[in-house]
Amino acid sequence: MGLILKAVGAYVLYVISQAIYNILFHPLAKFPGPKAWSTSRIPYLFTLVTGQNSFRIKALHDEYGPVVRVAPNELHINDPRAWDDIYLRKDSEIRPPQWGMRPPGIESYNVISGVGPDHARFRKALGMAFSEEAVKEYEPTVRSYFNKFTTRIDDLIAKNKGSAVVDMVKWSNFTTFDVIGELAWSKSYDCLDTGAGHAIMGVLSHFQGVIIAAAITYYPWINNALMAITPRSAFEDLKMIFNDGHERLQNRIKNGPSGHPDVLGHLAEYNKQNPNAKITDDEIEQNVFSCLVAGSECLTTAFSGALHYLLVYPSKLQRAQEEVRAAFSSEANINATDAAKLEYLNAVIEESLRLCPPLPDMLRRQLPSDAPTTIAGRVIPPATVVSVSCYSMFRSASHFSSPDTFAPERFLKDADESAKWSPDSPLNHNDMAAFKPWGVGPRECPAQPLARLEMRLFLAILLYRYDFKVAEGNYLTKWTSQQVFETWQKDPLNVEFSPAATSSGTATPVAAP
Ligand code: HEM
Repeated sequence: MGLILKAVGAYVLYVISQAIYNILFHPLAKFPGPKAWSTSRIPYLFTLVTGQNSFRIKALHDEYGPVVRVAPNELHINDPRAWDDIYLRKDSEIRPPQWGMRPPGIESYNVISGVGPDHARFRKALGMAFSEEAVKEYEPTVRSYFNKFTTRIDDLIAKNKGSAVVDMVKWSNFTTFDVIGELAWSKSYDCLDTGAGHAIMGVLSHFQGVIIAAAITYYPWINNALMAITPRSAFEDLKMIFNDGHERLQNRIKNGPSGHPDVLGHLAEYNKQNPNAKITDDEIEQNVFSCLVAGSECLTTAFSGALHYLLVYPSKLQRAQEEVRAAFSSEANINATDAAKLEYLNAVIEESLRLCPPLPDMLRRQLPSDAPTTIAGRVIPPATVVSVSCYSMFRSASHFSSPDTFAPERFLKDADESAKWSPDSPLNHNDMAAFKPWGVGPRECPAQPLARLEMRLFLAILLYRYDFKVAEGNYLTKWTSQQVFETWQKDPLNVEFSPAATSSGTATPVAAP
């Protein structure tokens, strides 16, 4: 008993002395931030595991300014210059060790967990798979799944005599998951056919689990204790998805692509061209998984975010519909190249990415430990963890006027000059150097061409083919009342679709954003 008391006493003493050191003597002591957050990492981790971190970090920037100490060794920076200063440095792909984990039992790295030469090798291969030229060849495959989606909606409309109510979070996820499965290993997950999610989606969408896993990794003794008492069966679901991926890869190798170019074809081509830096089959599996997670979830947020804000602002919805309907003589003529020329549609996409960035806050980086680094004009001590939060940056009143207002007009080249004079106008000031929804540098999203193609095509088809509104008896959740676990935990978005009418009436806003 005496020994236990002594151990507890020694631990309490250690925690107190650590707290005093962190506040008074730590190299980050001079940086502003709440005392509790500077003393220990617990407040930061608490907001992470409760899904509130993005909102708290934004509130801290509003209170303390562009540089905030959010944990004993971590700073968040809300200055557009930080994009290049943090993410274009040499070794800027290095994350803090707690955030580069591989799942239990997996030896191979992928593009998300890998660093150095591994990361460079994976990026080069994925660069081939997601180049503009490669993505152009994926368009017919993507289109066939979007057509499958509209056929499902049309069936529902016919059954319900004129309109169909669809949860667009769920159905966007079915669509993006089927598309990426088909593009990756020539085998979709058949969600649009079955009207149900595939088992793999449940496991992959557990971002809350990832956050908690990373959070406890900061306290190795908790991590080790939990690992020791977790039954092996708890990892069965994870084993199931890796077995499923393994089978898909083997089938694809045996049978070849299913009549269209796919990501695996490009990875095989990469291996042929780079015999001394090949990607092994295990690494291919892991990299395809990283695309499944990143690809389906980010695009589901992008689709749902755009639809959400168009529903909140019917006058913007009407303008987007008019543009798309005037640009194409028939739905069959809609294609990604021409959709890329639609100014307003593209402005809607950019503005939705500003308000609903698919990755609001996961861009942490570890600075080198051998010398200080200058970021946004400030000298930052060695080994500090630094991060830009897309959510804080894109919703900051310093960078965007009326930052919470959905105003695609910010992104138009020929915006109304007279509207710029009012300080409340969304056109008053917009610092586009702050807006980097795809990230910057060696970890910048490798699949932008595919993501842009899918966003343009999907939205153009929906806007052309349907009129839509918030379903009767439903309401829109305030976007920012949703939790964030790496990505948004999206509430159902029940949209009522009906065939496009030839003329649309005048429109007024329906809800707060
Ligand atoms: C609107 C859609 C998307 C957005 C806004 C987006 C955004 C981002 C951002 C900000 C990063 C950088 C993370 C970092 O710096 O740590 C990233 C990385 C990544 N994205 Fe995307 N993404 C989108 C869609 C996709 C799609 C469709 C795929 C795959 C099919 C994809 C695959 C990846 C991968 C594999 C990485 C990791 C790259 C690395 O660590 O080197 N993303 N994405």
